[in-house]
Amino acid sequence: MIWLKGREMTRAIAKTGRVIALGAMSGTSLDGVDAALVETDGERIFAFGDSGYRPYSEAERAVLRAGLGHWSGPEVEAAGVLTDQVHAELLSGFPAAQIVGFHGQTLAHAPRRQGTLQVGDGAALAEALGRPVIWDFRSDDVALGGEGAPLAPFFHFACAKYIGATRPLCFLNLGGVGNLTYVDPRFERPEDPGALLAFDTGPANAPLNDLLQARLGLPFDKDGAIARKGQVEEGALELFLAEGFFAKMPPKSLDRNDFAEMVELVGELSDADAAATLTAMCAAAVAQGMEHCPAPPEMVLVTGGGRQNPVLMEMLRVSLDCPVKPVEDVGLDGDMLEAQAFAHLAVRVARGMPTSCPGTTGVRACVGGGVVSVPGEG
Ligand SMILES: Nc1ncnc2c1ncn2[C@@H]1O[C@H](COP(=O)(O)OP(=O)(O)OP(=O)(O)O)[C@@H](O)[C@H]1O
Ligand SMILES: CC(=O)N[C@H]1[C@@H]2OC[C@@H](O2)[C@@H](O)[C@@H]1O[C@H](C)C(=O)O
Repeated sequence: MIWLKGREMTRAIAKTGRVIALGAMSGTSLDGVDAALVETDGERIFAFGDSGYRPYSEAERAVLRAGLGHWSGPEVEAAGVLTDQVHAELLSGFPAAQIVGFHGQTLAHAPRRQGTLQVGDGAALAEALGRPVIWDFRSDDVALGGEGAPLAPFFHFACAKYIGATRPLCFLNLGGVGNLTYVDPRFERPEDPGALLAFDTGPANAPLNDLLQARLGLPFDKDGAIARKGQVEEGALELFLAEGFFAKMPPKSLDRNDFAEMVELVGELSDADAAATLTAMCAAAVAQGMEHCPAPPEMVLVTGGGRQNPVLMEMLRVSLDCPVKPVEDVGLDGDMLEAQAFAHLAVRVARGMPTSCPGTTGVRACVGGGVVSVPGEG
């Protein structure tokens, strides 16, 4: 659904050139909401601005967890109400924002079956903030035969230009799920065939977080301290890699809980061995994914919480043939890259530019997905 009047008005804002856009992301790790300002025209990044983070409390996380895997019903409604409240609270602290990109919280993702569901009401948020809000970024892509994910790649392309890259490189996001973007910055536009190849690599932190939560009541393996004491169980790793997803050619995407049974593969192991093995699975999935790159990248720039896990980073360095660096090494912010992505994508939607293409989601044609809601039009 497109609110034409809202879209026209928003396009008028975007046409003025540089826009101060605010992006917000509530990721699959369910740790909290990130928000960040980006000055962009949807093509180039001119500057990065302030950012903020609002962690979920244990009780709030439980509400979101209860909604995972559901498409409708009271759990979904409760998760939606919470998503709206927390975003309104965090985003109201950014009065400089001219336009808002609101990802919402993914509860379920099955693009070839039911579709994709991100809860959060952008129309209500537009009213609350008094700003145009772009939201529901993934549905149009899915409707056109795409995976609906990953969507950050069009922003990764702009980042590659921003850092002055001249040769192909990869961005690797290690959140709850992992996703990889191969960028060839020699192309002019992200939608140029060959400029981008992107896909989800496999589970990243989600299974490890889930295991530690269930066994030890810990939200995650801080600095890889538990995995560091353990041994990787090679048999379990082999079984994991035999899963058909890894050999499948891109495009491909995952739901957060698609690999939930991984935890069973390590069920008999000690806490340390189980953590080491789940960490190794994440790294091995990335190494498999790298095989799909059309050419060896100059480096892999790692973003998302997984870059803060030194055990995981060491495993990646051992298994990949190129330098593996946190995005901070090139002056980007790995805690905020996804929130920034949705700021940038919001401006692209407002300007009628594509946000995905066959190389990033497998969509039949380039599409600029997103609903535009403008205050006062609801
Ligand atoms: N110091 C650290 N040591 C180990 N792991 C960490 C550390 N900091 C963050 N993480 C991991 O990163 C996760 C958060 O990552 P991030 O915020 O990128 O996820 P997300 O954005 O919710 O997920 P997605 O990108 O899948 O939507 C944490 O849940 C934890 O597993
Ligand atoms: C359906 C969905 O929300 N997918 C997320 C998830 O988290 C990481 C990976 O799986 C990626 O495909 C995507 O998020 C990022 C921001 C993206 O769309 O690029």
